[in-house]
Order: sequence, then structure tokens, then C-alpha cells
Amino acid sequence: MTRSACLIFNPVAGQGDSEADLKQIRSLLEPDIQLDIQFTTEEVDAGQLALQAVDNGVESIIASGGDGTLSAAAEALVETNIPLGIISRGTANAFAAALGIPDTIEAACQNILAGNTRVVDSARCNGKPMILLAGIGFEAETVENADREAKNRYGMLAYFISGLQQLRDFANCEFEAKIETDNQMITVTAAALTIANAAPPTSILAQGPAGIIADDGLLDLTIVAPENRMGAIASAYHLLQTAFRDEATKRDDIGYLQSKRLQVETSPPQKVVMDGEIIGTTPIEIECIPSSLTIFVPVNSFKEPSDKLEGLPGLKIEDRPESE
Ligand SMILES: Nc1ncnc2c1ncn2[C@@H]1O[C@H](COP(=O)(O)OP(=O)(O)OP(=O)(O)O)[C@@H](O)[C@H]1O
Repeated sequence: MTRSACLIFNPVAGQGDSEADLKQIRSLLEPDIQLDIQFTTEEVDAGQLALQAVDNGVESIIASGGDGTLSAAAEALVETNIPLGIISRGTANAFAAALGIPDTIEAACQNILAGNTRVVDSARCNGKPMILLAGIGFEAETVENADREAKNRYGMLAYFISGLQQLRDFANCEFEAKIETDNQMITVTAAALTIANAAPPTSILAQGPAGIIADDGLLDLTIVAPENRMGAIASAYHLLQTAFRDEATKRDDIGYLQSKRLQVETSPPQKVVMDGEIIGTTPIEIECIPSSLTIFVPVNSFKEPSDKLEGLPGLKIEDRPESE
């Protein structure tokens, strides 16, 4: 056996039988990977366990739990070159969906065993590591309202119920935002701003451009600014459709742009949720950290950055000779 890993396991994640889950993971991985199994507790989270493993010179880390556990482990591995394997056992499993990682235990373990890695970007939001996205306004309220008890009872539905409750008041959620990008200052009235490094299709408020690319060195900002409740419902529905069709939005009340760094100030101050946790209120400053996290992913799991050249007058494309 040549491979080894620290398996960080949250025994209370999700709604499944965690003993059976661990047994399955061990039976799939242990023939090929020597596992040092560490359990998260209420006091010691996945981030602390991952940092400890890094200090001990671990070869790779496998995290298994909900999005909280996975984000904490990933954040600890930023800029370490230590590869992260992901086995989702949570409610929303946004983390795996955003990075193209299969969400059944068996397929996630096969992905780790296959050993294909990819280096993706991460970001820093008000000094804290961020892997997926930060939501300002609407999304933050939704996360805050989908509490543990509701998640246990309704699973993913808890987020939708909370989202629908919020949608009723969407038009009253308006705030003034001042946004500073790499090269622009923008002032706008909005109900939700989402800044994504990577995002699953279910994070509809991040889907202005659709298909956020996690290794392009850039953050994607989506601005949602409906005029009234009907507009809010229509724009949310539109984003849901375009996200699943992988098309950029065309509505006037939704905007998007890319930037390496973004600063956002709002009036009045708005709650900010980052990778599923409320981290405080605006203002925020977010910067992309290109190529800073190595993860086990299936081959071809990411959309390639698109380009379009066909149709241009006088177009000629040749392979470039290898540089000396
Ligand atoms: N051994 C443990 N006993 C009690 N709570 C724990 C334990 N280990 C971790 N936790 C708690 O679990 C939470 C993290 O849960 P995680 O995100 O992994 O799963 P989840 O909440 O089920 O996922 P999701 O957010 O998708 O619903 C943290 O609040 C942490 O304090």
C-alpha cells in the first residue's frame, strides 16, 4: 500500500446512519489507502483537525460531512499543495456540486481512489479563507432562517421553505451598494449580491453568468435587483432555469461581472454569509487566490473557459510552435 490519508469524519452530519457510512468508506478506501481516522466534535472542528494533520506531514486529507465540515477542511488546506478528497454526507452538498464531485459515498470514494487531482482557486473574504461564495442580503437571511431543527426535519426543503419566506419580503430587502472592482466603481440598488469563486447550480443567486469556473483566477459577482415581489419571483425562476441550462442571464434586473478583487459597502449594512455560515455584516473585501487548493476530482468535471472566434472576418487559427 503506497497511499495514506487523514480521514476527517463528522459523525453527526446529515440525516443518514453515520456508522454505516464510515464502514462503507473504510471498506472502499482501506484496501488502497492507509487511513488515520479523526472525528470532529462539537469543540474540535474539521479545520483544526486538518491543520493538525498538515503539521504532522499528512500526504492527503479526506473530509466527510456536510458543507460546514468540507469547507473547514478545505480552508485549512489553502496554499499547502496537500490534496483534498471529498465525501459529502450533508443536507445541501453544495460543496461537491460546485466542484463537480459525485455525491454518493461510493462514487466519491471511487473518485478519490482514481487519484485525479485539479488545482482550483480559493478566495479570502475579510481575511478568512473562502472556497465557494459569499452572499449579501437575501441569501444570508435564507441561511440564517434554515435552522438545524428544520434541516433535520425537512433536509434540503428547509432552504427552500426559508427562501420562500424570504421571497415574500424580497422587495423590502433593498439596499444601496457601492461596489469597487479591479477597474470600476459601481453604485446600485439591489436585493442580493453574490460573489462566487465556485457555485453549484442550486445557488441560484450566484448564477448571473451561469457555470462559474473555479479555476479562472476570477470572482463572479451577480447582482439581483427586482423592482417588486413579482419581479423577484420571476428573476429567481429565470436564474433557476438559466443555471440548469448553463446560460447567462438576460434580464434587466440581474447583472454580473468578473473581477479578481471586490469591495462592497452597503447602506444599510447587510448580513454576509460565506460558505454557508453567517460571518458578520458588510462592508466586505474579497480577493481571489488563484490556483491555491488541490482537490481530487473526476477527469473533465469542470466546464472549460469558453471562447468564440468563429464568424470573425479574416479568421485564421494555427497551432503555435512550442516555445523554446
Ligand atoms: N461529534 C460531534 N457532535 C456534535 N456536533 C458535531 C460533532 N462534530 C461536528 N459537529 C457539528 O456539526 C456541524 C457541522 O456540520 P456539517 O456541516 O458537517 O453537517 P450538516 O450540518 O449536517 O450539513 P449541512 O450544512 O449540509 O446540513 C458543526 O456545527 C459542528 O459543531
